[in-house]
Amino acid sequence: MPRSPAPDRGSGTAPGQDRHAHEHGHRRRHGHGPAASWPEARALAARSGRSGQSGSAARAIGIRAGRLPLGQALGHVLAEPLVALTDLPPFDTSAMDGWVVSGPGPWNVREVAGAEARAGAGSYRDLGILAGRSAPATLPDGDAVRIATGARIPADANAVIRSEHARVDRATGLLHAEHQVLPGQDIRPRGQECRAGDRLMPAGALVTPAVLGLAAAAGYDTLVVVPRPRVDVLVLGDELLTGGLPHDGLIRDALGPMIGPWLRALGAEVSAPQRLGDDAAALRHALTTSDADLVITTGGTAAGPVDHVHPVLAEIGAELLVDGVAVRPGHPMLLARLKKDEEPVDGSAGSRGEAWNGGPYLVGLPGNPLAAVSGLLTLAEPLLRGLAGREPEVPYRAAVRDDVHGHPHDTRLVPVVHRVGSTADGRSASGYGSGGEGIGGAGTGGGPEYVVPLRYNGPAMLRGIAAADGLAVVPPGGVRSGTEVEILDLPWASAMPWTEGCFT
Ligand SMILES: Nc1nc2c(c(=O)[nH]1)N[C@H]1C(S)=C(S)[C@@H](COP(=O)(O)OP(=O)(O)OC[C@H]3O[C@@H](n4cnc5c(N)ncnc54)[C@H](O)[C@@H]3O)O[C@H]1N2
Ligand code: MOO
Repeated sequence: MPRSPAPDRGSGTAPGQDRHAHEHGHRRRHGHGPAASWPEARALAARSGRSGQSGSAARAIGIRAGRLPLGQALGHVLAEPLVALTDLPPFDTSAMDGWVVSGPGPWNVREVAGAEARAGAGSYRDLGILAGRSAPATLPDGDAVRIATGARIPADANAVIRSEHARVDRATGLLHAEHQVLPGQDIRPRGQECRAGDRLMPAGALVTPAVLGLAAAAGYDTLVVVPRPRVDVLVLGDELLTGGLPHDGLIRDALGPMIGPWLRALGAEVSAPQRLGDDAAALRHALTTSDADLVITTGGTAAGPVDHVHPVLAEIGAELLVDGVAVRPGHPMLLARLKKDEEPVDGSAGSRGEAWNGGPYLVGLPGNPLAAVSGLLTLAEPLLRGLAGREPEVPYRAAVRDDVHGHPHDTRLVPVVHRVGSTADGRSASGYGSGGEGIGGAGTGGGPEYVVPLRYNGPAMLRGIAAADGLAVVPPGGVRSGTEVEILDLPWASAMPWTEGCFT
């Protein structure tokens, strides 16, 4: 699949541009400075994360990073390369249950002293060399011994014959192979996978379940990891209910239940959402007392009478790094750096207990739920990736099945679902009608992957994104069917196994 670091900017204008977009104005939101372009905003968030990470890593090494037992390291990022502490396999090992033989056959069957088991009716059967047990030091030419998968191969042996490929002649007691025996067959030689000292994973790699398994196999009890960034979530809005049905102008808080798990899926350690209503003093208190690496607010980013985010940030002297982004939905999103704690008079470390060259970052997500998702992926995701010590995501592109309307000046993020079809534009793939409903059966065939734009993609809607597996980055002006656009993946796959319990 073609990959490009930059979103598509030159793909022409699709029919039926979003006329409503003009009503919002562009580049400049009322009351605040010029909006950053979407690529600029993401790049700035990523840079901020990486620069914050040097502080974070420094803190980590002094305070939190250190070593974690394997059982606690899932979802962290390796602070050091994973270097094999042993050869793998650590010794020549049998890949099959069968016979280990030396020299050409037929072979004399030898028994392993003490390795017999009762086989019923008072008779005993030789178990041969078992995994985890010692093996005879040598196997003389012309001899064969039973061996189990994973057992050590005696020196001088030259092959393993699977039990189903050999038979013992009862009359002579000799072992005969039923197929040609090749030297080394079904023996995993020591060091086949790695030698002690080989680099198995780079620093910056995410500790997945597979990495935990590899680390254990390679001799690790603990891993040196970058701590997960800690995030506080502040949910603003007096109109929000935490249970039951909407009533009397009140609505359910859709962001409190969504943002924490989403951030955890991105590798963060997230505190329970604090619901602050539309209370400027409560917001100020929460921002000035947070000891997280990142504070996320939802709502209150616009210029309404109870939109307190900008005024409070100004009051507490925060530095606005991004104030509005030319993206739909989500254009009022912002990124700021809060002021650091005052240095204690005695010159000792601050409340975080270490040298700290700035306060937490703040990402202000707009209150409209899909606009909040847009802010999460535009600003919080690259920032967190940097803070966690992870490599920047490699962007990828896919063709859109349908024309996608564009905003005249701003990037659009549109929920999509991936499909594989039998033609480049996917129109002949089964299971889809036109119109982008796209929640039906899967396309079949071995054709190229494409994405189907989903409906219900308005700023206040979650119905499209709930059915999506990605967000298409639609450049200003829109794109025609078949155009390749950048796709932002949704982290569901990695989110699934790492639910709250595993992360806390
Ligand atoms: N005069 C202008 N008004 C607005 C503009 C603008 O440019 N000029 N931008 C609009 C856009 S676009 C967005 S997005 C919103 C952003 O508003 P806020 O971040 O201040 O968010 P609120 O006003 O608090 O809420 C907006 C909307 O979302 C609902 N909401 C808020 N929080 C939640 C939640 N946790 N769960 C579910 N729904 C939530 C809230 O009830 C409002 O309906 O501003 C526009 N206005
Ligand atoms: O259009 Mo507003 O930017 O997010 O919903």
